[in-house]
Amino acid sequence: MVDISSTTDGAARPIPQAPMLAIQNLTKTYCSAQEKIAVLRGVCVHVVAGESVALTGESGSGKSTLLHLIAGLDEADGGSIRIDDAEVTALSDRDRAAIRRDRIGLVFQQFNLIPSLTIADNLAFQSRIAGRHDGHWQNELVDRLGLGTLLKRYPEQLSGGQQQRVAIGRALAVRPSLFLADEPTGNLDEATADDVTDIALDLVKRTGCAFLMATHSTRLAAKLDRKVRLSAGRIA
Ligand SMILES: Nc1ncnc2c1ncn2[C@@H]1O[C@H](COP(=O)(O)OP(=O)(O)OP(=O)(O)O)[C@@H](O)[C@H]1O
Repeated sequence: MVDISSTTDGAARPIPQAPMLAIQNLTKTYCSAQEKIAVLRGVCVHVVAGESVALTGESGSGKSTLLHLIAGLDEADGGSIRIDDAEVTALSDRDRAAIRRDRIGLVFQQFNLIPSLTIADNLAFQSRIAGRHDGHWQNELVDRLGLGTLLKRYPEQLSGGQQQRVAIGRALAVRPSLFLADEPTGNLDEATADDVTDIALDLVKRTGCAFLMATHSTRLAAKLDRKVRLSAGRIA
């Protein structure tokens, strides 16, 4: 995505935008006693603020591995991951956790809601811990995600699609710079998956965050601004 400004002769001139997420030459090998699996062999990806990018690739190509590294849930062997002005690969575990809490919204295929908390408290969970809770913004999310009548319920009392909308609300309540989703609609039927993805994309545009979503679905990938494909450890 680029900004357009006009030049002195009046012609539109694109100004390159600094990426919100910049990944350079990222490598990751899993080692066990039996084998070494070189999953990422020099991955480069850039995503700018407000842009939505679908991360595709065959099963086992390393999509989840890449998202885990970006989120700081695991450490890369080499290369660099920059989120806005933070060089994630150079940070301690503690500082990576702080970036994850304050700047990253995360959604997985399993909704990972907290069973003992109401939907209202699940929605506010990350934003409260991050000290970034904003009641007006949470109310907007509740409206847009259609969760108004469900706030006093517990996760087990919700359908899969409803739970995933809560997970998206929780991730966006913190107003993240970066929204990462790993097959977020993999457990949902087609119509619900379309609906949840459309709402997520609308909210991404409104927050201006960078959005990277791993998916096997070409139909869902086509809704995003751009596709990148992992193959043989690199972006093909
Ligand atoms: N903790 C781990 N230890 C060892 N190998 C792992 C580990 N996690 C993943 N792998 C291996 O790394 C490779 C990439 O796995 P990953 O889950 O990242 O792929 P994926 O593209 O997300 O797959 P899918 O589309 O099936 O979810 C696979 O060969 C997997 O077996």
